[in-house]
Amino acid sequence: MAPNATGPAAAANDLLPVVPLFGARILYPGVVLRLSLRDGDAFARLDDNALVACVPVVPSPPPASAAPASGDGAENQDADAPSSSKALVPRPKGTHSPEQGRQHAVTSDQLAEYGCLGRIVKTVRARIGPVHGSIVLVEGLTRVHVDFISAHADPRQLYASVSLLYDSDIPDTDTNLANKVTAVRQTALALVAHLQSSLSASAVRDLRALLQSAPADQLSFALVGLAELSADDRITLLSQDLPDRLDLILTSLRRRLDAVNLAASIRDKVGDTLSKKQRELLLRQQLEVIKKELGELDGSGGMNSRDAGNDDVRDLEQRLADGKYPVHVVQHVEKDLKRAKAMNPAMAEYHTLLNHADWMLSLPWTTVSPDAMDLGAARAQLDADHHGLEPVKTRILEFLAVRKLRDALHGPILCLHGPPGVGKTSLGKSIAAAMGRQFARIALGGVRDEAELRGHRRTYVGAMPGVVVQTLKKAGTRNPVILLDEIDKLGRDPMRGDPAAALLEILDPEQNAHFTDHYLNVPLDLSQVLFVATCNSLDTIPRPLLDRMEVIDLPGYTPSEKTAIAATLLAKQHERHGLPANTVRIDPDAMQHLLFNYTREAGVRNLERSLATICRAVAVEFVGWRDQQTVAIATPERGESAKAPPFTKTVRVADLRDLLGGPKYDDDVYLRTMVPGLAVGLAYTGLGTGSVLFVEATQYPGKGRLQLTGQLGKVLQESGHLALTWLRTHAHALGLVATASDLLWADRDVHVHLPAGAVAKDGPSAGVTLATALVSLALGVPVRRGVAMTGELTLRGDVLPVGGIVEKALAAHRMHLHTLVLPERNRKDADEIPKEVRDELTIVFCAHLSQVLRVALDTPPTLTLPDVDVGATVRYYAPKL
Ligand SMILES: Nc1ncnc2c1ncn2[C@@H]1O[C@H](COP(=O)(O)OP(=O)(O)OP(=O)(O)O)[C@@H](O)[C@H]1O
Repeated sequence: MAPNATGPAAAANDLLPVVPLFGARILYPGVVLRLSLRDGDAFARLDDNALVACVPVVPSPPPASAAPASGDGAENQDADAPSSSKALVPRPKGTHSPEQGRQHAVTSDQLAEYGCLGRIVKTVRARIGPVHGSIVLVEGLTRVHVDFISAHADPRQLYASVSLLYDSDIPDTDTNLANKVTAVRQTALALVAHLQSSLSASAVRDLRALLQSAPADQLSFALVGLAELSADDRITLLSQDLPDRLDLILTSLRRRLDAVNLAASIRDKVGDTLSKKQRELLLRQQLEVIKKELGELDGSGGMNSRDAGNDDVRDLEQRLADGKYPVHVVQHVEKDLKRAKAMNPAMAEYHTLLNHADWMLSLPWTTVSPDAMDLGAARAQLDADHHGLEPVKTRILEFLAVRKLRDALHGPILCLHGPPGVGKTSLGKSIAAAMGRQFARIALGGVRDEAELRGHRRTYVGAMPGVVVQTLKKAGTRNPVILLDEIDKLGRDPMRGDPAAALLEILDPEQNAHFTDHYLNVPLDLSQVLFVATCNSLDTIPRPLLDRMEVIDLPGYTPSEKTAIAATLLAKQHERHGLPANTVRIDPDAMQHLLFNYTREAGVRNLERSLATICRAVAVEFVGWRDQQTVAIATPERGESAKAPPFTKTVRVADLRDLLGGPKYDDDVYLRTMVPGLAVGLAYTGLGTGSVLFVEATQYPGKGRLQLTGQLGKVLQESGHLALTWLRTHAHALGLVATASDLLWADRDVHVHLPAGAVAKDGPSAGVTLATALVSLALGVPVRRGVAMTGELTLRGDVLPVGGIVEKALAAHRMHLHTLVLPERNRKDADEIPKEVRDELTIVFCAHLSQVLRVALDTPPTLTLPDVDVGATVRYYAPKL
């Protein structure tokens, strides 16, 4: 076909990049088209304002087998094509669907002869389906004839030499042409009037305005959607001059108008007999047309973005077809996609629907990892990962054994309870490895909103599934081991639902087979998931939640356990720092020094950090040594042996200061307990660790008042008052006042302080320590060095049991204290203290404060209390005293 004869034809000076356009997405003058280009597509990166030739790809001929024996087959098309458009790049075998065209090079003979000169208005980086790419807006400038196409080094990129085609102004004398323009406008207006019941008022207004204002030469282009032009006609339109274009669009508009009239008359006739489904179909078809039209007319390329959007829908449909999903999931996704298809992609809800479908298809509905239930291998795995922890490992193996016997067992949920760094998280990982399952972790610390666990309803802006669903997606199987980390730090906000309630459902085997995430809104089976929780403290876990779990205590490690673990950790650090095995050795004295003066902790986290610091420092020395070796080997005349012994570094006590800085802890417990009025207590912190607590008491002239400082909670303050009351009550028996009616410190004030002042403290277990400090002050007798105590005190001087005995004993042992005063009723708990620690401590059980004083004070008071037989009731666990 010759270039347009009615307008001036001008050849563009330069070769223009060709943007091939597939299907119905065609650029016309006056229209803005939105293109989705994936990274890797030809021209994925086009500069703003660049000129391009947008040329439609001619729909593929039928496959060879279906083609006529002779005539217009693919070969003949090639033969008929102008010589300039011969394939200059190899043509891939087979036919081209739009999708294929994306991935393979488009050949010049697949391109139409006419296209449109486009200018890049804007390029925005975006996600195109699953990959990165760009959204490019191209503005159509004028029609072009493609004169010549040449290939580029990249076979996917074609360049074209084009002639620009302009329409001449309609001369006043050409009434025929003016009449055609009027006829097109009127027919289109009539069509809009017929369709207006299914259009919004603003859409009708916009359409009418456009019909009145669109210039004659762009009118037909603006109406391709309304006229429902076929794919071939849309391409033909680019090659036609103005009168032919007007004829083509007028014919199509009239055909559509007739169809709409016919549909209306059928509808009238059939009336109410139309079934609901038919009505829906009809409405959807109408909606489709209207939206196509709107997309094209609003200039944002809505129609084309719809095509781009359809790609996403197609991707999801493909995933749905390829994957294995339960019926209810398939139904849900199909519903989502059906609704999305009927929508303009510019609508927010469109993306909501696709996101939802994407989430549904990403979850492991049917993928399970087979359980490797070899108990021997499980034991080996646990032993390889963790030194010691015998009771914990035994419990885990029992758990696995029962699970092996009863596959569908709704077993208890294990809760690993202990201070930081004792290996709770890594035990969770070992359990997963031992069972051959995937491992995933949910950090519950600070989760205050139920929706964080259960997701937001889809109606919320930016709604997402909850962490449970997200974690399951990450795990990729429906039976992973999920670690609910720090379950004791679960927050609570009365305004935002109770996350503990959601957790209750998640952990309840009766309910979790039908767990419903608000976002997904379909039941999700969590019954195959093995949940393992961790916590530092049991006090803050809501009771119903705690009842649902079986608590396994990890109270902390003894020095010998830590020394053994250090060997594993050191080997790990060698690997992490690229050091050959056994390069760093730690002398046993240095290890003890490291444990006592640098990392006095229940777990081994700081120990691991210190070992990492040591390895880093040694790595510097090692690199220097290795470089020297290389030089020595290269220059043997210097006399060094080519085979030097391997580099090793033994860390001794004296090296620790250089490697780690000064000690972080010292023997302050001993230094601080040399004066009367100072006692050492044992506390159990919210982190699940035992620690040493000092009580300082002093007195000065005043009015008999008691002052308590050190950020003490209400219970602790009351314990202080109680201790003073006991002392005053028994002041006469202790020989502190002359007669029973005299008040001790009537003209003095007493100040009791518990360092560290910045740390809040509370609880009743410091009662005996407070009383001991006050008695020591009143008698002027210091508390024995190395003695620590714990126990609640009653007004009568009885000592009541307290919690965290094992942790407190480990803390006392860490601080090198030798005697532990415990409540008599905690005797059973002392059996839990590791033997190694028990053997090195003297543990005294007391039922009454008078017994405590007798053990604790350097010079025990000559106390004769009528109701207590001191000698008979003081019992020693390991009587070394
Ligand atoms: N018994 C052990 N044997 C070998 N390594 C251990 C042992 N216990 C702990 N570790 C190591 O100590 C480090 C800290 O452990 P982990 O992070 O599991 O502690 P945690 O108890 O989960 O602490 P947190 O409460 O702070 O989360 C890990 O590198 C772990 O492998």
